[in-house]
Amino acid sequence: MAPPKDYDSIPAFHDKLLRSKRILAVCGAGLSAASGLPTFRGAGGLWRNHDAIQLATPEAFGDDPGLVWLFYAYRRHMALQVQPNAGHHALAAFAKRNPDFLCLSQNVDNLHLRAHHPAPQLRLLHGSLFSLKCSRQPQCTWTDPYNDADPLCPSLAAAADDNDPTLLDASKPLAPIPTSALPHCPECQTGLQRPGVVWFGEPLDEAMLDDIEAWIAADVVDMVIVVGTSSVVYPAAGFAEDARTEGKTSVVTVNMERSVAGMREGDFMFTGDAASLLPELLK
Ligand SMILES: CC(C)NC(=O)[C@H](Cc1c[nH]c2ccccc12)NC(=O)[C@H](CCCC/N=C(/NCCC(=O)O)S[C@H]1O[C@H](COP(=O)(O)OP(=O)(O)OC[C@H]2O[C@@H](n3cnc4c(N)ncnc43)[C@H](O)[C@@H]2O)[C@@H](O)[C@H]1O)NC(=O)OCc1ccccc1
Repeated sequence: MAPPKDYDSIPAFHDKLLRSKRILAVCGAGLSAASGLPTFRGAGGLWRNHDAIQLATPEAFGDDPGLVWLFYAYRRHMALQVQPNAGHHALAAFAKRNPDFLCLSQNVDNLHLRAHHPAPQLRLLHGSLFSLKCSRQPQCTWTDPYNDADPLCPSLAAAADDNDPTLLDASKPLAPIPTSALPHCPECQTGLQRPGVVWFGEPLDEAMLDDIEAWIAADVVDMVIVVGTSSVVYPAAGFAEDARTEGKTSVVTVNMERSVAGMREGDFMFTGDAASLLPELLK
Protein backbone atom coordinates (compact mmCIF):
# COMPACT_ATOMS: atom_id res chain seq x y z
CA MET A 1 0.00 0.00 0.00
CA ALA A 2 1.34 3.47 -0.91
CA PRO A 3 2.31 5.67 2.05
CA PRO A 4 -0.05 8.58 2.85
CA LYS A 5 0.39 11.98 1.18
CA ASP A 6 3.17 14.16 2.67
CA TYR A 7 4.26 11.23 4.91
CA ASP A 8 7.86 12.49 4.87
CA SER A 9 7.19 16.22 4.59
CA ILE A 10 8.72 18.18 7.49
CA PRO A 11 6.54 21.29 6.82
CA ALA A 12 3.41 19.10 6.89
CA PHE A 13 4.69 17.50 10.10
CA HIS A 14 5.32 20.92 11.70
CA ASP A 15 1.81 21.98 10.73
CA LYS A 16 0.39 18.91 12.51
CA LEU A 17 2.72 19.46 15.49
CA LEU A 18 1.45 23.04 15.87
CA ARG A 19 -2.13 21.68 16.04
CA SER A 20 -1.14 18.91 18.49
CA LYS A 21 -1.57 19.34 22.27
CA ARG A 22 -1.14 15.85 23.77
CA ILE A 23 1.97 14.12 22.47
CA LEU A 24 3.48 10.78 23.41
CA ALA A 25 6.95 9.50 22.51
CA VAL A 26 8.13 5.88 22.57
CA CYS A 27 11.92 5.54 22.37
CA GLY A 28 14.33 2.66 21.84
CA ALA A 29 18.02 1.89 21.47
CA GLY A 30 18.27 3.68 18.13
CA LEU A 31 17.96 7.01 20.01
CA SER A 32 21.24 6.30 21.83
CA ALA A 33 23.05 4.91 18.77
CA ALA A 34 24.52 8.31 17.88
CA SER A 35 25.95 8.53 21.41
CA GLY A 36 27.96 5.40 20.60
CA LEU A 37 25.88 2.76 22.38
CA PRO A 38 25.13 -0.41 20.41
CA THR A 39 21.50 -1.30 19.69
CA PHE A 40 20.09 -4.75 20.43
CA ARG A 41 19.51 -5.60 16.79
CA GLY A 42 22.78 -4.17 15.59
CA ALA A 43 26.21 -5.45 16.59
CA GLY A 44 25.12 -4.86 20.17
CA GLY A 45 22.76 -7.81 19.98
CA LEU A 46 25.67 -10.05 20.78
CA TRP A 47 28.01 -9.75 23.77
CA ARG A 48 30.84 -12.28 23.67
CA ASN A 49 28.65 -14.39 21.39
CA HIS A 50 25.95 -14.34 24.03
CA ASP A 51 22.57 -13.13 22.77
CA ALA A 52 21.90 -9.99 24.85
CA ILE A 53 18.24 -11.01 25.11
CA GLN A 54 19.28 -14.36 26.61
CA LEU A 55 21.50 -12.65 29.18
CA ALA A 56 18.69 -10.24 30.15
CA THR A 57 16.67 -12.96 31.93
CA PRO A 58 16.27 -14.11 35.55
CA GLU A 59 17.22 -17.61 34.36
CA ALA A 60 20.61 -16.42 33.04
CA PHE A 61 21.27 -14.60 36.34
CA GLY A 62 20.31 -17.75 38.24
CA ASP A 63 22.64 -19.90 36.12
CA ASP A 64 25.69 -17.59 36.05
CA PRO A 65 25.31 -14.33 38.04
CA GLY A 66 29.01 -13.53 37.45
CA LEU A 67 28.63 -13.57 33.67
CA VAL A 68 25.42 -11.54 33.76
CA TRP A 69 27.00 -9.04 36.15
CA LEU A 70 29.99 -8.62 33.80
CA PHE A 71 27.52 -7.98 30.95
CA TYR A 72 25.74 -5.28 32.94
CA ALA A 73 28.93 -3.84 34.42
CA TYR A 74 30.24 -3.48 30.85
CA ARG A 75 27.06 -1.70 29.74
CA ARG A 76 27.19 0.57 32.84
CA HIS A 77 30.78 1.41 31.96
CA MET A 78 29.91 2.12 28.31
CA ALA A 79 26.91 4.26 29.25
CA LEU A 80 29.06 6.33 31.63
CA GLN A 81 31.66 6.92 28.90
CA VAL A 82 29.20 8.43 26.42
CA GLN A 83 27.11 11.61 26.36
CA PRO A 84 23.43 12.24 25.62
CA ASN A 85 23.09 13.30 21.99
CA ALA A 86 21.11 16.04 20.24
CA GLY A 87 18.12 13.67 20.07
CA HIS A 88 17.98 13.30 23.86
CA HIS A 89 18.38 17.07 24.26
CA ALA A 90 15.67 17.84 21.69
CA LEU A 91 13.18 15.58 23.54
CA ALA A 92 14.13 17.17 26.89
CA ALA A 93 13.73 20.72 25.53
CA PHE A 94 10.41 19.81 23.90
CA ALA A 95 9.17 18.43 27.23
CA LYS A 96 10.02 21.72 28.98
CA ARG A 97 7.93 23.61 26.38
CA ASN A 98 5.00 21.15 26.35
CA PRO A 99 3.48 20.04 29.67
CA ASP A 100 1.25 17.59 27.72
CA PHE A 101 4.24 15.67 26.35
CA LEU A 102 5.06 12.27 27.87
CA CYS A 103 8.18 10.32 26.87
CA LEU A 104 8.23 6.54 27.30
CA SER A 105 11.70 4.99 26.95
CA GLN A 106 12.89 1.41 26.74
CA ASN A 107 16.48 2.58 27.22
CA VAL A 108 18.23 1.77 30.50
CA ASP A 109 21.33 3.93 29.77
CA ASN A 110 20.22 6.96 31.83
CA LEU A 111 20.92 9.34 28.92
CA HIS A 112 17.47 10.98 29.04
CA LEU A 113 18.01 12.11 32.62
CA ARG A 114 21.59 13.17 31.86
CA ALA A 115 20.03 15.37 29.14
CA HIS A 116 17.90 16.88 31.95
CA HIS A 117 14.63 15.49 30.60
CA PRO A 118 12.04 16.49 33.23
CA ALA A 119 11.47 13.30 35.26
CA PRO A 120 7.67 13.86 35.57
CA GLN A 121 7.48 13.66 31.76
CA LEU A 122 9.65 10.54 31.44
CA ARG A 123 8.82 6.87 32.07
CA LEU A 124 11.73 4.44 32.06
CA LEU A 125 9.75 1.34 31.05
CA HIS A 126 12.58 -1.14 31.59
CA GLY A 127 14.35 0.46 34.54
CA SER A 128 17.95 1.67 34.65
CA LEU A 129 21.46 0.19 34.58
CA PHE A 130 22.24 2.52 37.49
CA SER A 131 19.60 1.37 39.95
CA LEU A 132 20.18 -1.74 42.00
CA LYS A 133 17.89 -4.08 43.92
CA CYS A 134 18.07 -7.28 45.95
CA SER A 135 17.55 -10.35 43.78
CA ARG A 136 15.39 -11.85 46.55
CA GLN A 137 12.47 -9.53 45.67
CA PRO A 138 9.76 -9.57 46.94
CA GLN A 139 11.03 -11.21 50.18
CA CYS A 140 13.64 -8.46 50.44
CA THR A 141 12.66 -5.06 49.05
CA TRP A 142 16.09 -3.39 49.26
CA THR A 143 16.79 -1.04 46.35
CA ASP A 144 19.42 1.61 45.58
CA PRO A 145 17.83 4.17 43.19
CA TYR A 146 21.14 5.42 41.76
CA ASN A 147 24.62 3.94 41.93
CA ASP A 148 27.15 4.64 39.17
CA ALA A 149 30.21 3.17 40.86
CA ASP A 150 32.45 1.92 38.03
CA PRO A 151 33.49 -0.74 38.70
CA LEU A 152 30.69 -1.61 41.10
CA CYS A 153 33.09 -3.96 42.99
CA PRO A 154 36.62 -5.34 42.53
CA SER A 155 35.42 -8.60 40.93
CA LEU A 156 33.83 -6.59 38.10
CA ALA A 157 36.91 -4.44 37.43
CA ALA A 158 37.50 -6.07 34.04
CA ALA A 159 34.28 -4.49 32.78
CA ALA A 160 35.63 -1.01 33.51
CA ASP A 161 39.08 -1.61 32.05
CA ASP A 162 39.10 -0.26 28.49
CA ASN A 163 42.53 -1.78 27.97
CA ASP A 164 41.45 -5.32 28.83
CA PRO A 165 40.71 -6.87 25.41
CA THR A 166 39.64 -10.21 26.86
CA LEU A 167 36.23 -8.92 27.91
CA LEU A 168 34.91 -8.54 24.36
CA ASP A 169 36.98 -11.31 22.80
CA ALA A 170 34.77 -14.38 22.94
CA SER A 171 37.76 -16.58 22.07
CA LYS A 172 39.38 -15.64 25.39
CA PRO A 173 37.72 -17.49 28.27
CA LEU A 174 36.53 -15.31 31.16
CA ALA A 175 37.73 -16.12 34.67
CA PRO A 176 34.56 -17.31 36.48
CA ILE A 177 33.56 -14.91 39.26
CA PRO A 178 32.66 -16.71 42.51
CA THR A 179 29.23 -15.63 43.78
CA SER A 180 30.91 -14.69 47.06
CA ALA A 181 32.81 -11.95 45.17
CA LEU A 182 29.64 -10.43 43.71
CA PRO A 183 27.79 -7.54 45.38
CA HIS A 184 25.38 -8.78 48.05
CA CYS A 185 22.29 -7.10 49.48
CA PRO A 186 23.26 -4.84 52.45
CA GLU A 187 19.84 -5.44 54.00
CA CYS A 188 19.20 -9.19 53.96
CA GLN A 189 22.90 -10.02 53.60
CA THR A 190 21.93 -13.18 51.69
CA GLY A 191 20.57 -12.07 48.33
CA LEU A 192 22.81 -10.92 45.49
CA GLN A 193 22.37 -7.37 44.26
CA ARG A 194 21.04 -7.25 40.69
CA PRO A 195 20.66 -4.47 38.10
CA GLY A 196 17.39 -2.52 38.49
CA VAL A 197 16.28 -3.42 34.97
CA VAL A 198 13.20 -5.39 33.82
CA TRP A 199 14.35 -8.72 32.48
CA PHE A 200 12.48 -10.69 29.80
CA GLY A 201 9.68 -12.65 31.45
CA GLU A 202 9.44 -10.13 34.27
CA PRO A 203 6.53 -7.71 34.58
CA LEU A 204 6.99 -3.99 34.19
CA ASP A 205 6.17 -1.79 37.17
CA GLU A 206 2.38 -2.09 37.59
CA ALA A 207 1.84 1.41 38.95
CA MET A 208 3.81 2.87 36.05
CA LEU A 209 1.77 0.88 33.49
CA ASP A 210 -1.49 2.00 35.12
CA ASP A 211 -0.28 5.60 35.06
CA ILE A 212 0.64 5.40 31.37
CA GLU A 213 -2.68 3.81 30.44
CA ALA A 214 -4.50 6.50 32.43
CA TRP A 215 -2.55 9.25 30.61
CA ILE A 216 -3.40 7.69 27.22
CA ALA A 217 -7.08 7.27 28.14
CA ALA A 218 -7.46 10.78 29.64
CA ASP A 219 -8.05 12.44 26.24
CA VAL A 220 -7.19 12.15 22.54
CA VAL A 221 -3.46 11.72 21.93
CA ASP A 222 -2.82 14.00 18.96
CA MET A 223 0.59 12.57 18.10
CA VAL A 224 2.79 9.57 18.94
CA ILE A 225 6.49 9.85 18.00
CA VAL A 226 8.14 6.41 17.76
CA VAL A 227 11.92 6.88 17.88
CA GLY A 228 14.66 4.31 17.12
CA THR A 229 12.83 1.17 18.10
CA SER A 230 12.19 -2.11 16.29
CA SER A 231 8.87 -2.34 18.14
CA VAL A 232 9.22 -6.06 18.88
CA VAL A 233 9.35 -6.00 22.67
CA TYR A 234 6.01 -5.85 24.54
CA PRO A 235 4.26 -4.14 26.19
CA ALA A 236 6.40 -1.17 24.92
CA ALA A 237 5.64 -2.01 21.27
CA GLY A 238 1.89 -1.76 21.85
CA PHE A 239 1.64 1.80 23.22
CA ALA A 240 1.64 3.62 19.85
CA GLU A 241 -1.46 1.81 18.58
CA ASP A 242 -3.05 1.88 22.05
CA ALA A 243 -2.77 5.67 21.88
CA ARG A 244 -4.16 5.96 18.35
CA THR A 245 -7.62 7.50 17.85
CA GLU A 246 -8.53 6.78 14.23
CA GLY A 247 -8.47 9.90 12.08
CA LYS A 248 -7.15 12.09 14.94
CA THR A 249 -3.80 10.68 16.03
CA SER A 250 -0.67 10.95 13.88
CA VAL A 251 1.88 8.21 14.45
CA VAL A 252 5.31 9.56 13.51
CA THR A 253 8.17 7.07 13.04
CA VAL A 254 11.81 8.20 13.25
CA ASN A 255 14.12 5.34 12.33
CA MET A 256 17.30 4.62 10.40
CA GLU A 257 15.37 1.97 8.48
CA ARG A 258 12.49 3.11 6.28
CA SER A 259 9.24 1.19 6.65
CA VAL A 260 5.85 2.48 5.49
CA ALA A 261 3.95 -0.72 6.22
CA GLY A 262 0.73 -0.11 8.17
CA MET A 263 0.89 3.67 7.85
CA ARG A 264 -2.47 5.48 8.07
CA GLU A 265 -3.63 8.81 6.66
CA GLY A 266 -1.91 11.56 8.67
CA ASP A 267 1.03 9.39 9.76
CA PHE A 268 4.65 10.34 9.09
CA MET A 269 7.89 8.39 8.49
CA PHE A 270 11.29 10.11 8.75
CA THR A 271 14.26 7.95 7.81
CA GLY A 272 17.66 8.71 9.29
CA ASP A 273 19.57 9.28 12.51
CA ALA A 274 17.35 10.27 15.43
CA ALA A 275 20.11 12.57 16.74
CA SER A 276 19.93 14.70 13.59
CA LEU A 277 16.21 14.38 12.81
CA LEU A 278 14.70 15.12 16.25
CA PRO A 279 16.24 18.63 16.63
CA GLU A 280 14.81 19.47 13.19
CA LEU A 281 11.40 17.96 13.88
CA LEU A 282 10.98 19.30 17.43
CA LYS A 283 12.31 22.84 16.93
C1 LIG B 1 11.43 -10.46 22.32
C2 LIG B 1 9.96 -10.16 22.52
C3 LIG B 1 9.12 -10.85 21.49
N1 LIG B 1 9.58 -10.60 23.88
C4 LIG B 1 8.77 -9.83 24.61
O1 LIG B 1 8.26 -8.80 24.22
C5 LIG B 1 8.55 -10.34 26.01
C6 LIG B 1 7.44 -11.39 26.03
C7 LIG B 1 6.16 -10.90 25.63
C8 LIG B 1 5.30 -10.25 26.43
N2 LIG B 1 4.19 -9.90 25.69
C9 LIG B 1 4.34 -10.34 24.43
C10 LIG B 1 3.50 -10.21 23.32
C11 LIG B 1 3.93 -10.75 22.15
C12 LIG B 1 5.18 -11.39 22.09
C13 LIG B 1 6.02 -11.50 23.19
C14 LIG B 1 5.59 -10.97 24.35
N3 LIG B 1 8.24 -9.22 26.90
C15 LIG B 1 8.62 -9.37 28.20
O2 LIG B 1 9.18 -10.34 28.65
C16 LIG B 1 8.29 -8.19 29.11
C17 LIG B 1 9.58 -7.46 29.55
C18 LIG B 1 10.23 -6.83 28.37
C19 LIG B 1 11.43 -5.97 28.83
C20 LIG B 1 12.74 -6.70 28.70
N4 LIG B 1 13.86 -5.81 29.04
C21 LIG B 1 14.50 -5.03 28.17
N5 LIG B 1 15.50 -4.20 28.57
C22 LIG B 1 15.97 -4.20 29.95
C23 LIG B 1 17.05 -5.19 30.14
C24 LIG B 1 18.30 -4.85 29.36
O3 LIG B 1 18.31 -3.85 28.63
O4 LIG B 1 19.28 -5.57 29.54
S1 LIG B 1 14.02 -5.06 26.51
C25 LIG B 1 15.35 -4.35 25.61
O5 LIG B 1 15.24 -4.88 24.31
C26 LIG B 1 14.53 -3.97 23.49
C27 LIG B 1 15.36 -3.64 22.29
O6 LIG B 1 14.50 -3.02 21.38
P1 LIG B 1 14.88 -1.58 20.76
O7 LIG B 1 15.18 -0.62 21.85
O8 LIG B 1 13.82 -1.28 19.80
O9 LIG B 1 16.29 -1.85 20.03
P2 LIG B 1 16.56 -2.70 18.71
O10 LIG B 1 18.03 -2.87 18.65
O11 LIG B 1 15.66 -3.89 18.64
O12 LIG B 1 16.10 -1.73 17.52
C28 LIG B 1 16.80 -0.53 17.30
C29 LIG B 1 16.01 0.25 16.27
O13 LIG B 1 16.61 1.52 16.09
C30 LIG B 1 16.85 1.75 14.71
N6 LIG B 1 18.06 2.58 14.66
C31 LIG B 1 19.36 2.16 14.75
N7 LIG B 1 20.19 3.25 14.74
C32 LIG B 1 19.38 4.36 14.67
C33 LIG B 1 19.62 5.76 14.66
N8 LIG B 1 20.86 6.27 14.70
N9 LIG B 1 18.55 6.59 14.60
C34 LIG B 1 17.27 6.12 14.52
N10 LIG B 1 16.98 4.78 14.55
C35 LIG B 1 18.02 3.92 14.63
C36 LIG B 1 16.97 0.38 14.07
O14 LIG B 1 16.60 0.45 12.70
C37 LIG B 1 15.96 -0.42 14.90
O15 LIG B 1 14.65 -0.28 14.36
C38 LIG B 1 14.26 -2.73 24.32
O16 LIG B 1 12.96 -2.81 24.81
C39 LIG B 1 15.28 -2.86 25.46
O17 LIG B 1 14.88 -2.21 26.63
N11 LIG B 1 7.69 -8.68 30.32
C40 LIG B 1 6.49 -9.26 30.27
O18 LIG B 1 5.84 -9.37 29.27
O19 LIG B 1 6.09 -9.70 31.50
C41 LIG B 1 4.82 -10.35 31.49
C42 LIG B 1 4.59 -10.79 32.84
C43 LIG B 1 3.46 -10.32 33.45
C44 LIG B 1 3.18 -10.78 34.74
C45 LIG B 1 4.06 -11.69 35.37
C46 LIG B 1 5.21 -12.13 34.72
C47 LIG B 1 5.50 -11.65 33.45
